[in-house]
Amino acid sequence: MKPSPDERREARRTLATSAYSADMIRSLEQPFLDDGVPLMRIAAGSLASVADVMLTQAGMEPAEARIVLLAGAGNNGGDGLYASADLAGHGADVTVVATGRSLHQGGLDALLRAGGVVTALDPQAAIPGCEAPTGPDQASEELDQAVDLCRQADLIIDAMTGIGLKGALRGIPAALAAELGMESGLPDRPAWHYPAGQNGPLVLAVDTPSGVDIDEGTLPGAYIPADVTVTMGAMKPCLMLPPSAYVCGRIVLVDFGFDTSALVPSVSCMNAEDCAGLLRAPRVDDTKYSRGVVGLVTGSALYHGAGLLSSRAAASGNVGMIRYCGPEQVGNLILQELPETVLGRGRVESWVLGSGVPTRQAQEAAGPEGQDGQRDLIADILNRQAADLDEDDAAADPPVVADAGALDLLPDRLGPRTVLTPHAGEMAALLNSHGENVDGDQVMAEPLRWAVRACQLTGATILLKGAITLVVGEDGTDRPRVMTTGFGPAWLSTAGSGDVLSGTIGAMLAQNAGPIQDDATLMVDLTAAAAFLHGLAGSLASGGRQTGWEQPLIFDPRKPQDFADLVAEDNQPEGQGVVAGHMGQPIRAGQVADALPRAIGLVMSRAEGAAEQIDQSIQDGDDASQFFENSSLWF
Ligand SMILES: NC(=O)C1=CN([C@@H]2O[C@H](COP(=O)(O)OP(=O)(O)OC[C@H]3O[C@@H](n4cnc5c(N)ncnc54)[C@H](O)[C@@H]3O)[C@@H](O)[C@H]2O)[C@@H](O)CC1
Ligand SMILES: [K+]
Repeated sequence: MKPSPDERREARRTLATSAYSADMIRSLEQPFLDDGVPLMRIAAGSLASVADVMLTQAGMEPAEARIVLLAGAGNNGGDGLYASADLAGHGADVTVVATGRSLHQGGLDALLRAGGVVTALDPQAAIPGCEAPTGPDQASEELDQAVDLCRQADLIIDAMTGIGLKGALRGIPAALAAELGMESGLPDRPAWHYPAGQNGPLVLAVDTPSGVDIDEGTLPGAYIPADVTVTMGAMKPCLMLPPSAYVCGRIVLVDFGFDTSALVPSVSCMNAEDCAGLLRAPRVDDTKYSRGVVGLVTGSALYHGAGLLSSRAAASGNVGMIRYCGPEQVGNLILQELPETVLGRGRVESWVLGSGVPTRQAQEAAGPEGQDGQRDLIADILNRQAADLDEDDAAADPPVVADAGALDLLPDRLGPRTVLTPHAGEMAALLNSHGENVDGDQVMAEPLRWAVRACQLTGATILLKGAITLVVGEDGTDRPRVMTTGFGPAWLSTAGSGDVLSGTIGAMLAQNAGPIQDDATLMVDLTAAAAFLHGLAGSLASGGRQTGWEQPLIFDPRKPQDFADLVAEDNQPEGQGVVAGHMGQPIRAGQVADALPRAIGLVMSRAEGAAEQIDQSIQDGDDASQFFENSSLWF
């Protein structure tokens, strides 16, 4: 039976927001290969179509383009060879640089038939019809020539390694990547997508950029950042996780029709529809109490503003009420801006702790001025969480968000109903207090590894902030649940943004108090949903389309023309190429909190099928319009 439009939309959403490990990808491919489905040819056709679109959008004539294919010895090279054969068949000038000792035979035959030429860089290469360098001197000369050739090309197709990469690139692929791409670290360029190929050849990565670690999402050595990555069949973790996802450019997913229903993804990405399902709709019999109450122990005698910002976000986050606990002068400040606030303790459905509260060290350094009781209250609430666990009654007390100054007050053991929201430096301190030896830079370089480790060591749900934010926690299985959200502009890295985030998470938890009591695995989704809303609010406030991560465009190999149309639509306002976007304007944290109700309203009304309303507000020139007009937020 043909799937309904809703089923198709759902399948595409799963495809775009779920990443599977290299092993799982192979298990998904296998039944197709067993049935003789020519996946490689389909992959290659899709690659050639995307290459065509990239060149055309950059103002070039594909039939006259100079294309260099960097081809490894594996099937990733095979994909590239067949694609290049297609492009050469249409007139492009194609040179293949073989980076291994052999090439995929079928791909090579096709390429040669289409008039492509092959250069081998490895003296031990045995490639029919192609001479290998005779010694190290000639090999190094050939390597230099290949680098020059690449630099002068219109398009580089990077097919050195895909899911078969083991460890960091070595040998010739490493040398090429170091010359043409990066030896380590991230490229020094703005977060917003710039027009592809502006400062050199366009780069199209086959399946994954060569050199990124597929399952961990790290950059273990040299790699080539891509303008566009065309990935086959399903998303891989490296295309969603920081830092590797930052170097994939625009992602295009070729839909082979894999059946992923039996697999739990390694990484999932929070998205508008799932977020909508986690927001509690107000009911006719609601009271301010039934909609959830957030308690905040944030702000301090030393830092007043964080108390206000976290309160502002919590009060704007779809709850019935907030209670603020803290120094009188901060309470007064909050009341001036948020007269709805109730001061002092009482029944709450979630706690937000520690934003704007000094660490022990900072408080000691401040002397008597820093003494305000906030840390004692936080320690008390956190210790109750630990006691609940000891008494086997984990849900006895409300869930907690522990930020900043709460992070050095954690008891030894916490449960998933406590969310920790460290930045990289705080994460390193947290890990070190549990016996690891790591600094903030190492956390940034291997965020998944360290977030998983922090989750194992503390038992808590971990949110690690970044342009792509990572959430790791309990999944009820032997593997952790890993979610990302890269939705939101890099403008969000501004003072107070974290305070707004902690308040937003608190609101998300309070409105879901009941479901959380029954199911702690919801904590990851709710935390990621709050981060998603925080990003969306940032986008609305900044009026731009720039995001840390964008959902892949889906390429249906049976309908290549649809893709060309999709891309044309995707880029209409700027017309600057597949990865064009526009940057919006700088924002302050308070503006993010103030945009939160609008973000929530948009997400909720869309879920109820009120698409027309949003479209109308776009046409009416509402300031959300630019953002939604061409966003791939919805499916
Ligand atoms: N099996 C199939 O028919 C399909 C395969 N596909 C493609 O095949 C790829 C996987 O192919 P393979 O399993 O052959 O693996 P790859 O082609 O991804 O990688 C294997 C090659 O990489 C080299 N290599 C591995 N680690 C290296 C390192 N550290 N430094 C330098 N070189 C290194 C190996 O020597 C070998 O030449 C996918 O990424 C995808 O592009 C897709 O086309 C889907 C269909
Ligand atoms: K590749």
